[in-house]
Amino acid sequence: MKPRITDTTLRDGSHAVSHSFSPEQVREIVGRLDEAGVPVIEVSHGAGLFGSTIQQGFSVHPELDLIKAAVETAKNSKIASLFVPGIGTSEELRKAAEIGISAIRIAVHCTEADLTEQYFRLAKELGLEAVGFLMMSHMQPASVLAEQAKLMESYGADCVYVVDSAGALVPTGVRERVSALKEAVSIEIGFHAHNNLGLAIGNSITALEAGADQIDGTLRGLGAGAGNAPTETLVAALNKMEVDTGINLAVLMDVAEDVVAPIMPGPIVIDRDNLLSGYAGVYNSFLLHVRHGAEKFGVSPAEIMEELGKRQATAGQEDWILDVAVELAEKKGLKV
Ligand SMILES: CC[C@H](O)CC(=O)C(=O)O
Ligand SMILES: [Mn+2]
Repeated sequence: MKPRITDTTLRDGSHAVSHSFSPEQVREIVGRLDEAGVPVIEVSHGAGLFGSTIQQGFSVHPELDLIKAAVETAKNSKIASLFVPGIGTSEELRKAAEIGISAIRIAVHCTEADLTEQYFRLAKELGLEAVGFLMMSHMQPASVLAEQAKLMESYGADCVYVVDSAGALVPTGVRERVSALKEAVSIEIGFHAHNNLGLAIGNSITALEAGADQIDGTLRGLGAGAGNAPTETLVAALNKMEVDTGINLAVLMDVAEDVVAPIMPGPIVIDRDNLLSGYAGVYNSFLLHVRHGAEKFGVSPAEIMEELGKRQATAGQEDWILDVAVELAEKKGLKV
Protein backbone atom coordinates (compact mmCIF):
# COMPACT_ATOMS: atom_id res chain seq x y z
CA MET A 1 0.00 0.00 0.00
CA LYS A 2 1.00 3.58 -0.64
CA PRO A 3 1.60 5.48 2.63
CA ARG A 4 0.08 8.92 2.68
CA ILE A 5 2.62 11.59 3.60
CA THR A 6 1.56 14.80 5.32
CA ASP A 7 4.09 17.61 5.25
CA THR A 8 3.77 19.80 8.33
CA THR A 9 6.66 22.23 7.69
CA LEU A 10 4.14 25.08 7.70
CA ARG A 11 2.65 23.99 11.06
CA ASP A 12 5.13 22.07 13.25
CA GLY A 13 7.96 23.95 11.51
CA SER A 14 6.33 27.21 12.51
CA HIS A 15 7.67 26.71 16.07
CA ALA A 16 11.24 26.69 14.78
CA VAL A 17 10.85 30.03 12.98
CA SER A 18 8.97 31.67 15.88
CA HIS A 19 5.71 31.59 13.91
CA SER A 20 7.05 34.04 11.33
CA PHE A 21 6.02 32.38 8.04
CA SER A 22 4.73 34.96 5.57
CA PRO A 23 1.99 34.45 2.96
CA GLU A 24 4.71 34.63 0.25
CA GLN A 25 6.73 31.87 1.92
CA VAL A 26 3.58 29.78 2.28
CA ARG A 27 2.80 30.21 -1.43
CA GLU A 28 6.32 29.22 -2.41
CA ILE A 29 6.48 26.15 -0.15
CA VAL A 30 2.95 24.95 -0.89
CA GLY A 31 3.51 25.46 -4.64
CA ARG A 32 6.61 23.26 -4.58
CA LEU A 33 5.12 20.59 -2.27
CA ASP A 34 2.08 20.46 -4.52
CA GLU A 35 4.31 20.13 -7.60
CA ALA A 36 6.18 17.29 -5.84
CA GLY A 37 2.89 15.47 -5.31
CA VAL A 38 2.74 15.64 -1.51
CA PRO A 39 -0.85 14.60 -0.74
CA VAL A 40 -1.44 16.69 2.42
CA ILE A 41 0.11 19.96 3.58
CA GLU A 42 -0.63 21.23 7.08
CA VAL A 43 -0.73 24.99 7.69
CA SER A 44 -1.49 26.85 10.92
CA HIS A 45 0.21 28.31 13.97
CA GLY A 46 2.51 25.68 15.49
CA ALA A 47 0.06 25.18 18.36
CA GLY A 48 -2.87 24.91 15.97
CA LEU A 49 -5.68 27.27 15.02
CA PHE A 50 -5.80 30.35 17.27
CA GLY A 51 -2.43 29.40 18.79
CA SER A 52 -1.12 32.94 18.42
CA THR A 53 -1.13 33.90 22.11
CA ILE A 54 1.32 35.14 24.70
CA GLN A 55 1.64 31.58 26.02
CA GLN A 56 2.26 29.86 22.69
CA GLY A 57 4.02 32.74 20.88
CA PHE A 58 2.44 35.34 18.63
CA SER A 59 2.28 34.81 14.85
CA VAL A 60 3.91 37.53 12.77
CA HIS A 61 1.23 37.19 10.06
CA PRO A 62 -2.42 36.29 10.71
CA GLU A 63 -2.68 32.52 10.34
CA LEU A 64 -5.94 32.72 8.39
CA ASP A 65 -4.02 34.71 5.72
CA LEU A 66 -1.46 31.89 5.62
CA ILE A 67 -4.17 29.26 5.29
CA LYS A 68 -5.84 31.29 2.51
CA ALA A 69 -2.52 31.57 0.65
CA ALA A 70 -2.08 27.80 0.93
CA VAL A 71 -5.62 26.99 -0.24
CA GLU A 72 -5.27 29.37 -3.20
CA THR A 73 -1.93 27.86 -4.22
CA ALA A 74 -2.54 24.12 -3.91
CA LYS A 75 -3.79 22.47 -7.08
CA ASN A 76 -3.86 18.84 -5.94
CA SER A 77 -2.58 18.70 -2.36
CA LYS A 78 -5.14 18.81 0.43
CA ILE A 79 -4.62 21.65 2.89
CA ALA A 80 -5.03 20.63 6.52
CA SER A 81 -4.88 22.60 9.75
CA LEU A 82 -4.28 21.52 13.33
CA PHE A 83 -6.80 22.13 16.09
CA VAL A 84 -6.23 21.79 19.83
CA PRO A 85 -9.48 21.95 21.86
CA GLY A 86 -9.04 24.69 24.43
CA ILE A 87 -6.61 26.66 22.28
CA GLY A 88 -8.91 26.82 19.24
CA THR A 89 -12.67 27.07 19.41
CA SER A 90 -15.46 26.00 17.07
CA GLU A 91 -15.41 29.50 15.61
CA GLU A 92 -11.84 29.15 14.29
CA LEU A 93 -12.63 25.71 12.95
CA ARG A 94 -15.58 27.12 11.03
CA LYS A 95 -13.47 30.01 9.68
CA ALA A 96 -10.72 27.66 8.46
CA ALA A 97 -13.36 25.49 6.78
CA GLU A 98 -14.86 28.55 5.10
CA ILE A 99 -11.44 29.48 3.73
CA GLY A 100 -11.28 26.04 2.19
CA ILE A 101 -9.17 23.60 4.24
CA SER A 102 -9.99 19.97 3.42
CA ALA A 103 -8.84 18.30 6.61
CA ILE A 104 -8.54 19.07 10.29
CA ARG A 105 -6.23 17.27 12.70
CA ILE A 106 -7.61 17.38 16.24
CA ALA A 107 -4.88 17.04 18.88
CA VAL A 108 -5.27 16.19 22.56
CA HIS A 109 -3.16 14.62 25.28
CA CYS A 110 -3.26 10.86 24.73
CA THR A 111 -5.72 10.20 27.58
CA GLU A 112 -8.15 12.97 26.69
CA ALA A 113 -9.89 11.71 23.55
CA ASP A 114 -13.22 12.44 25.23
CA LEU A 115 -12.55 16.18 24.74
CA THR A 116 -12.69 15.76 20.98
CA GLU A 117 -16.22 14.52 20.38
CA GLN A 118 -17.89 17.85 19.60
CA TYR A 119 -15.03 18.85 17.28
CA PHE A 120 -15.06 15.61 15.29
CA ARG A 121 -18.84 16.01 14.92
CA LEU A 122 -18.43 19.63 13.81
CA ALA A 123 -15.63 18.71 11.38
CA LYS A 124 -17.90 16.15 9.77
CA GLU A 125 -20.77 18.65 9.60
CA LEU A 126 -18.38 21.01 7.82
CA GLY A 127 -17.44 18.29 5.34
CA LEU A 128 -13.84 17.97 6.53
CA GLU A 129 -11.64 14.94 6.73
CA ALA A 130 -10.97 14.55 10.46
CA VAL A 131 -7.81 13.11 11.97
CA GLY A 132 -7.15 12.50 15.68
CA PHE A 133 -3.78 13.19 17.27
CA LEU A 134 -2.92 11.29 20.48
CA MET A 135 -0.14 13.52 21.75
CA MET A 136 2.68 12.42 24.08
CA SER A 137 1.93 8.80 23.14
CA HIS A 138 5.08 7.56 24.92
CA MET A 139 3.34 8.25 28.26
CA GLN A 140 0.75 5.50 27.91
CA PRO A 141 0.93 1.82 27.02
CA ALA A 142 -0.47 0.56 23.73
CA SER A 143 -3.65 -0.75 25.39
CA VAL A 144 -4.63 2.70 26.72
CA LEU A 145 -3.92 4.36 23.37
CA ALA A 146 -6.06 1.74 21.63
CA GLU A 147 -9.03 2.60 23.88
CA GLN A 148 -8.54 6.30 23.15
CA ALA A 149 -8.37 5.59 19.42
CA LYS A 150 -11.65 3.67 19.66
CA LEU A 151 -13.30 6.72 21.20
CA MET A 152 -12.05 8.94 18.38
CA GLU A 153 -13.28 6.41 15.84
CA SER A 154 -16.71 6.45 17.50
CA TYR A 155 -16.81 10.28 17.16
CA GLY A 156 -16.20 10.05 13.40
CA ALA A 157 -12.39 10.21 13.05
CA ASP A 158 -11.06 9.07 9.68
CA CYS A 159 -7.61 8.35 11.08
CA VAL A 160 -5.87 8.36 14.48
CA TYR A 161 -2.20 9.23 14.90
CA VAL A 162 0.30 7.97 17.44
CA VAL A 163 2.11 11.25 18.12
CA ASP A 164 5.61 11.08 19.56
CA SER A 165 5.49 14.67 20.79
CA ALA A 166 8.61 14.30 22.95
CA GLY A 167 10.62 12.22 20.51
CA ALA A 168 10.86 9.71 23.35
CA LEU A 169 9.76 6.53 21.60
CA VAL A 170 12.13 3.82 20.39
CA PRO A 171 11.17 1.43 17.56
CA THR A 172 9.78 -1.31 19.83
CA GLY A 173 7.47 1.23 21.46
CA VAL A 174 6.32 2.52 18.08
CA ARG A 175 5.65 -1.01 16.80
CA GLU A 176 3.60 -1.95 19.90
CA ARG A 177 1.49 1.19 19.76
CA VAL A 178 0.81 1.25 16.02
CA SER A 179 0.03 -2.49 15.97
CA ALA A 180 -2.38 -2.15 18.90
CA LEU A 181 -4.24 0.69 17.19
CA LYS A 182 -4.39 -1.22 13.90
CA GLU A 183 -6.03 -4.10 15.74
CA ALA A 184 -8.41 -1.94 17.75
CA VAL A 185 -9.97 0.22 15.03
CA SER A 186 -10.88 -0.05 11.39
CA ILE A 187 -9.92 3.50 10.40
CA GLU A 188 -6.44 4.52 9.21
CA ILE A 189 -3.51 4.92 11.62
CA GLY A 190 -0.81 7.57 11.40
CA PHE A 191 2.53 8.29 13.03
CA HIS A 192 4.13 11.68 13.79
CA ALA A 193 7.79 11.58 14.83
CA HIS A 194 10.18 13.95 16.59
CA ASN A 195 13.90 13.44 16.31
CA ASN A 196 15.21 13.88 19.86
CA LEU A 197 16.78 10.42 19.94
CA GLY A 198 17.79 10.50 16.27
CA LEU A 199 15.03 8.01 15.49
CA ALA A 200 12.48 10.04 13.53
CA ILE A 201 13.09 8.28 10.20
CA GLY A 202 13.66 4.86 11.76
CA ASN A 203 10.54 5.14 13.89
CA SER A 204 8.47 6.30 10.89
CA ILE A 205 9.62 3.26 8.90
CA THR A 206 8.86 1.00 11.87
CA ALA A 207 5.37 2.54 12.04
CA LEU A 208 4.83 1.75 8.36
CA GLU A 209 6.05 -1.80 8.88
CA ALA A 210 3.56 -2.13 11.75
CA GLY A 211 0.76 -1.08 9.42
CA ALA A 212 0.60 2.73 9.65
CA ASP A 213 -1.17 4.32 6.69
CA GLN A 214 -0.15 7.94 7.20
CA ILE A 215 3.21 9.48 8.16
CA ASP A 216 4.24 13.07 8.88
CA GLY A 217 7.39 14.86 7.86
CA THR A 218 8.78 18.37 7.57
CA LEU A 219 11.26 19.76 5.07
CA ARG A 220 14.76 19.71 6.59
CA GLY A 221 13.10 18.31 9.71
CA LEU A 222 11.98 21.85 10.63
CA GLY A 223 9.80 21.49 13.72
CA ALA A 224 9.45 22.02 17.43
CA GLY A 225 12.52 21.14 19.52
CA ALA A 226 14.60 18.49 17.78
CA GLY A 227 12.33 18.73 14.75
CA ASN A 228 10.51 16.01 12.83
CA ALA A 229 11.28 13.32 10.26
CA PRO A 230 12.67 15.26 7.26
CA THR A 231 10.13 14.68 4.47
CA GLU A 232 12.79 14.51 1.76
CA THR A 233 14.86 11.96 3.71
CA LEU A 234 11.77 9.90 4.45
CA VAL A 235 10.80 9.79 0.77
CA ALA A 236 14.38 8.93 -0.26
CA ALA A 237 14.50 6.06 2.25
CA LEU A 238 11.08 4.78 1.15
CA ASN A 239 12.18 4.94 -2.51
CA LYS A 240 15.17 2.77 -1.60
CA MET A 241 12.78 0.33 0.08
CA GLU A 242 10.65 0.37 -3.08
CA VAL A 243 7.71 1.81 -1.18
CA ASP A 244 5.84 4.10 -3.52
CA THR A 245 4.79 7.45 -2.07
CA GLY A 246 3.91 9.04 -5.40
CA ILE A 247 6.19 11.97 -4.48
CA ASN A 248 8.88 13.46 -6.72
CA LEU A 249 12.06 13.35 -4.62
CA ALA A 250 14.00 15.83 -6.78
CA VAL A 251 11.39 18.57 -6.34
CA LEU A 252 11.27 17.85 -2.61
CA MET A 253 15.04 18.08 -2.23
CA ASP A 254 15.07 21.38 -4.12
CA VAL A 255 12.40 23.03 -1.99
CA ALA A 256 14.12 21.80 1.18
CA GLU A 257 17.50 23.15 0.06
CA ASP A 258 16.56 26.29 -1.84
CA VAL A 259 13.51 27.56 0.03
CA VAL A 260 13.36 26.14 3.55
CA ALA A 261 17.05 26.03 4.51
CA PRO A 262 17.53 29.79 3.93
CA ILE A 263 14.51 30.58 6.15
CA MET A 264 15.81 28.51 9.07
CA PRO A 265 17.49 30.42 11.91
CA GLY A 266 20.01 27.56 12.04
CA PRO A 267 20.14 23.85 11.36
CA ILE A 268 18.01 21.66 13.60
CA VAL A 269 20.46 19.69 15.72
CA ILE A 270 20.12 17.19 18.53
CA ASP A 271 21.94 19.31 21.07
CA ARG A 272 22.03 18.59 24.80
CA ASP A 273 18.70 20.27 25.52
CA ASN A 274 16.90 18.43 22.71
CA LEU A 275 18.41 15.10 23.65
CA LEU A 276 17.53 15.60 27.31
CA SER A 277 14.02 16.61 26.36
CA GLY A 278 13.52 13.33 24.47
CA TYR A 279 15.30 11.31 27.13
CA ALA A 280 13.15 12.79 29.91
CA GLY A 281 10.00 12.59 27.76
CA VAL A 282 9.30 16.33 27.72
CA TYR A 283 7.04 17.89 25.07
CA ASN A 284 9.16 19.40 22.28
CA SER A 285 7.22 22.65 22.13
CA PHE A 286 8.47 23.42 25.66
CA LEU A 287 12.08 23.89 24.52
CA LEU A 288 12.09 27.61 23.78
CA HIS A 289 10.15 28.36 26.99
CA VAL A 290 12.57 26.19 29.00
CA ARG A 291 15.56 28.06 27.58
CA HIS A 292 13.90 31.35 28.37
CA GLY A 293 13.08 30.32 31.97
CA ALA A 294 16.59 28.94 32.48
CA GLU A 295 18.19 32.19 31.39
CA LYS A 296 15.82 34.35 33.39
CA PHE A 297 16.30 32.49 36.68
CA GLY A 298 19.94 31.40 36.34
CA VAL A 299 19.37 27.63 36.22
CA SER A 300 20.20 25.19 33.43
CA PRO A 301 17.71 24.04 30.78
CA ALA A 302 18.83 20.46 31.58
CA GLU A 303 17.70 20.75 35.21
CA ILE A 304 14.33 22.13 34.15
CA MET A 305 13.86 19.36 31.54
CA GLU A 306 14.72 16.67 34.08
CA GLU A 307 12.23 18.03 36.61
CA LEU A 308 9.45 18.45 34.02
CA GLY A 309 10.06 14.85 32.95
CA LYS A 310 9.76 13.68 36.58
CA ARG A 311 6.50 15.61 36.98
CA GLN A 312 5.17 14.10 33.73
CA ALA A 313 4.26 17.51 32.36
CA THR A 314 1.91 17.38 29.39
CA ALA A 315 1.08 19.77 26.57
CA GLY A 316 -0.87 22.71 27.97
CA GLN A 317 1.16 22.83 31.19
CA GLU A 318 3.57 25.47 29.89
CA ASP A 319 3.00 27.47 33.08
CA TRP A 320 4.87 24.76 35.01
CA ILE A 321 8.08 25.68 33.22
CA LEU A 322 8.54 28.97 35.03
CA ASP A 323 7.32 27.44 38.32
CA VAL A 324 10.00 24.77 38.02
CA ALA A 325 12.68 27.33 37.09
CA VAL A 326 11.78 29.46 40.12
CA GLU A 327 11.76 26.47 42.49
CA LEU A 328 15.14 25.29 41.23
CA ALA A 329 16.58 28.79 41.58
CA GLU A 330 15.21 29.10 45.12
CA LYS A 331 16.69 25.73 46.08
CA LYS A 332 20.07 27.01 44.96
CA GLY A 333 19.62 30.16 47.03
CA LEU A 334 19.48 32.37 43.91
CA LYS A 335 17.55 35.62 44.05
CA VAL A 336 14.25 35.33 42.13
C1 LIG B 1 -0.04 21.74 19.66
C2 LIG B 1 -0.15 20.43 19.03
C3 LIG B 1 1.11 19.61 19.03
O1 LIG B 1 2.27 20.32 19.03
C4 LIG B 1 1.02 18.53 18.01
C5 LIG B 1 2.34 17.98 17.68
O2 LIG B 1 2.90 18.25 16.63
C6 LIG B 1 3.03 17.14 18.65
O3 LIG B 1 2.49 16.87 19.73
O4 LIG B 1 4.16 16.72 18.34
MN1 LIG C 1 4.99 17.69 16.54
